[in-house]
Amino acid sequence: MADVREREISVEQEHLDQVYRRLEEKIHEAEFLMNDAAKRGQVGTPGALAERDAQVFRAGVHLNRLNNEFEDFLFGRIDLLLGKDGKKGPDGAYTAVEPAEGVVRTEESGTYADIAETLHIGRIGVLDADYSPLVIDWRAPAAAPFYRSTPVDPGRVVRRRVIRSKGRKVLGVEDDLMRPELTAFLDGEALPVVGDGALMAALGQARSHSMRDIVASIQAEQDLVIRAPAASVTYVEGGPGTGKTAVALHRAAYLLYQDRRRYAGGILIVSPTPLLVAYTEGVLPSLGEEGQVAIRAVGSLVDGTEATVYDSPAVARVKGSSRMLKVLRRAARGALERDGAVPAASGRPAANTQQLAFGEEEPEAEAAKGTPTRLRVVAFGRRLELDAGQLDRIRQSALGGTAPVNLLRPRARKLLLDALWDQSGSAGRHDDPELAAELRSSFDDDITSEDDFIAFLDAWWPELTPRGVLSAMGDERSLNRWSRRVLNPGEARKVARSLRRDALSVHDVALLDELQAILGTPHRPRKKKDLDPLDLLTGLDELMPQREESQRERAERLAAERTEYAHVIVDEAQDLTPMQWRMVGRRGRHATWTVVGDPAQSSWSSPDEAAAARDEALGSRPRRRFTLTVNYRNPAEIADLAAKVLALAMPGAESPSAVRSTGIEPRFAVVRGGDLGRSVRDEAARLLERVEGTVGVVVAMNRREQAARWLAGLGERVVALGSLEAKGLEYDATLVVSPAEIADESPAGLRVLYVALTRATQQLTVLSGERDEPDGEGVPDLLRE
Ligand SMILES: Nc1ncnc2c1ncn2[C@@H]1O[C@H](COP(=O)(O)OP(=O)(O)OP(=O)(O)O)[C@@H](O)[C@H]1O
Repeated sequence: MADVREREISVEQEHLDQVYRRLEEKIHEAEFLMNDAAKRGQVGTPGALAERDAQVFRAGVHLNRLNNEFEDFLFGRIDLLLGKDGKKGPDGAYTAVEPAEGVVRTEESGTYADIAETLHIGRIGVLDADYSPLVIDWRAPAAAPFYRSTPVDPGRVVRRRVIRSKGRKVLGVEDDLMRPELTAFLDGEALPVVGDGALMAALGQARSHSMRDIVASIQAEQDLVIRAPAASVTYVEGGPGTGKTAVALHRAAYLLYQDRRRYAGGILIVSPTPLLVAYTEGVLPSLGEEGQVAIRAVGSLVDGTEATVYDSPAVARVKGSSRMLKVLRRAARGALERDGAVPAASGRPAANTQQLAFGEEEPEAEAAKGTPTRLRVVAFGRRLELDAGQLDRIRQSALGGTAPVNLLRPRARKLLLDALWDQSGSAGRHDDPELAAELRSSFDDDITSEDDFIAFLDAWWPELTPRGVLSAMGDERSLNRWSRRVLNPGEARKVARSLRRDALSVHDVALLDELQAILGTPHRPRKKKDLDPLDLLTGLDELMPQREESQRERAERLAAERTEYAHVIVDEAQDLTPMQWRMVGRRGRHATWTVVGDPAQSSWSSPDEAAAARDEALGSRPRRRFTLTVNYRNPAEIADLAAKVLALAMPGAESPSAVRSTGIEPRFAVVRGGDLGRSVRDEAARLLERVEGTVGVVVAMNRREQAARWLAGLGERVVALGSLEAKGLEYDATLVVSPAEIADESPAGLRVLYVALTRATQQLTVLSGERDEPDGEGVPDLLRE
């Protein structure tokens, strides 16, 4: 057996050597073409030159990747029977999925067939000089049978092989037979079989703080999702550990491969926390994709914000609810009238507050108040004045309708001028319409060039910013007014208090985004670029042609300016609040979508409301539904324990079936000597000794900082996490501290506990305090039969 393994490794080594030789050849070829063309000064069309350039570039990138980044550039192989038709696809492989009739010979001694085609699967495709495929890109149609074929439905595949390699060296091979009853011959010899499958080996490996791709072991039900056509909405549900996040990331890579031009519009992946972003961000580059995909935490979707603060569950519930929409709309209009707080944009805040009296001798008291209540100007030598009542009527009339508040300023300005014009009595002075228009225009000029008028307008109709309005909502009296009959006074008080904090919370970000839509961005004429004084002197600027933006600069600029995407992938979709769905929805108005989630893990207290908001964001687009059913993360011992909480959190919901078992039961520990910190530290240290990789310590949100201190000095393999931060992550071992505390944190507490209990790939310890009412074995009340 060892001999067979060694021999098969050397067979694959030969193939890998050939692939590298071919790539080096391609680089030389392309370089030679370039140099040669340049030497002869005859480069053909600029397009041809660019094409050669691109060839060298692509080949260089490939080789570089192969040498430096990929542990396993070449990872798979399938040996296939002859196909039904003899057609070849663009990658040089036969396209038929089913075998031709008569290829399997049945004799008395058994069934026999010959292998007609062997394909190697890798992260990128490589063709030989004669266009035969040396490596097929994993996303190409010809590679699909590598993932789809099963012993129940083998198609043409006889043997499926996973190859493990590092750099240029093949380290191992593992085979699965799809037609175990068949004796197949390759080049006249019986097909050898090595090992017992690669999936288990991958699942048992120690975890680090970054997620690995699963390209070598994607399972059939996952592959269906990854390759689903990108029409409308692909909707995926599955329990913990079923590979939803992994599938979402591989799908992004697949979509780009399949239609790069279409997805040049960008793919957005929305993730629940910055921790999960950091955990998953290396997967796409390992699949050969960078740049086109943005992975953003839901608290960082608005440019320039990175919210990591969490509101208390009661506040989060209000801020996430669609009731906030009405409150924000009122606040955006109400914030124009200020009681002293100045939510103006850049504007001139100091001038605004000091120059509130627009006219000469306004009393000081008036100046300190906020919104000016009187406008005095001099036009055509006459003193004109609008009082509080008139100003208010003008404001109300300008605000009519639902147009963005910041875009209404020109309208308000026009209404002010109309009112002053009426008062001036100049309207009837000319019968001739042309002269009348001229007079009016010089009247307007007269007023609008006055510093007093400009300052008045800035103070009376300031340009509002989302941040400004949000901080104005921190004033309890104002918020009470704006939220009347929408929030109860208790809710308004809590929300106002949370908004007086300096840092933005994750839920505030969706409010900011909504406010941006409500307020609008006023059109500003583009600033002329500052000219170099030397250019002005010599007039050079006029003569020099403007430098064209390069292709790359343009791509970078567009990416930075991008507010909408061609495809939006929402991970942990069950957690998006209605307000967050609105925010994400704005980024994919014309997009196709992939939405993955698990209702049983929802930390949002009103799932029905969130579902309604999701439906609104996704509109009437048809949905294609998929369910993932196998838990690849947790061993059965841990999955069984978590299932007890699932039964409480969502009676009747089904747990995914665990694919492996370790024989190690979860450990139940109790706090010793009333010292929680010490017990947490001891149990974490114990787990660190038992696993090679990472240990996650999950505590209730309000113990986050405390827990980090308890673990100080234990090294980088262990991290402390608040219950909500554990979402989507995984560790070799986890320590769940006080299930009762986590469950009591919010109305969704039991579902959050279910998340916490399903993070470990190998070992789980549950530590109980008094509140958990542990029995004699240390099993907390919540986890007993
Ligand atoms: N086909 C596969 N081959 C190897 N590993 C896999 C496969 N599918 C999933 N896994 C592994 O299982 C673990 C769970 O995957 P993932 O995090 O994508 O699950 P999830 O459904 O998003 O879980 P949760 O809902 O709990 O966040 C990961 O370590 C992933 O690499």
